[in-house]
Amino acid sequence: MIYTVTLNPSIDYIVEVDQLILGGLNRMERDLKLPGGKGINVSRVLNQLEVENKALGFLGGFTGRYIEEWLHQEGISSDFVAVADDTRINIKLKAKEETEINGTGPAIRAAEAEALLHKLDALQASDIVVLSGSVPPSLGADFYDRLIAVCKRRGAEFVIDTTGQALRQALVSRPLLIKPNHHELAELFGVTITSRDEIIVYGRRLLEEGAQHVLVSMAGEGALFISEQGVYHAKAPAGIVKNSVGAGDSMIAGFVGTFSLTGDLLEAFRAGVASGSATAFSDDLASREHIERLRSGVVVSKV
Ligand SMILES: Nc1ncnc2c1ncn2[C@@H]1O[C@H](COP(=O)(O)OP(=O)(O)O)[C@@H](O)[C@H]1O
Ligand SMILES: O=P(O)(O)OC[C@H]1O[C@](O)(COP(=O)(O)O)[C@@H](O)[C@@H]1O
Repeated sequence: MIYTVTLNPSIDYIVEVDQLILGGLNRMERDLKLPGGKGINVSRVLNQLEVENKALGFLGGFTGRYIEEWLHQEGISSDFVAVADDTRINIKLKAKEETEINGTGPAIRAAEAEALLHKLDALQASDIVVLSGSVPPSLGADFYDRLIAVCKRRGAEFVIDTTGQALRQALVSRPLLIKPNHHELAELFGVTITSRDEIIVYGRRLLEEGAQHVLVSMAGEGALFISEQGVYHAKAPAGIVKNSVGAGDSMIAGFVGTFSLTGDLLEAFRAGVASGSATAFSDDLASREHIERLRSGVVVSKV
């Protein structure tokens, strides 16, 4: 079974304006409220791929109810801890350029945090736990360490998709997969990356620090898969980008879902790229049909 953990879910409020006038009145051309937060996105795409999974995390207030209701209607199994404060709303502003404004997240009380840790006590060695996204500040910077400790104690594999020190610290615990995009990779090492060779150098360092597999996504340029077995590249399929929010999460869902079903790393890589691109070419997250349509066209080549 795959569990996704979203410590900081969101309603993604996607707003389109023709031309943004800063300091003036803007009228929306179109708007859309989607359930968001990285683990929730992973669960929604796993559900499209018909891979059994359960979404965990914290949800609160009217925004939390909106997300819970949406997941219920999509038939996604979930077991969120109810928190007193409201789940955040993240703004995704689409004008000529895409601008994102993400909230810091609700206050999580100590008892609520303990309740989530407690839910993971039921993990089994065959499970994979996907830990995704930012940590609400009130939880403390070491909360992922505490979740990882439970995964290790139960013998379950974990995937972690977060940034900075929280990601760095997790590497010694041997995550099954990490998926920084190329900007996040550069940020991790405090460098500027200008070539594919440099991505490979820094990706390999993450293997040395403990990651079992490293996927570096590069938006429209596709992705690199770096592991002990070698380095592979896949070009992104061609298409018209509609909304790339959630492309990275979809890539993780495609990879982990396919790996859990087949144990084949390169098939998983191919499905990851197809899922990320299918989401980038959609208003909402990718559908199963769209992923399937793109999957056969993704060519994986050894670097
Ligand atoms: N503009 C795009 N065109 C085609 N595919 C894309 C595009 N943006 C994202 N993707 C697909 O989604 C994957 C993840 O996207 P990326 O933007 O790198 O991740 P993140 O959302 O984590 O920043 C890419 O590797 C690619 O397969
Ligand atoms: O927890 P964070 O880092 O603030 O990210 C949350 C945001 O990331 C998303 O999950 C999208 O992530 P990706 O585009 O990286 O896949 C949004 O749904 C959400 O608003």
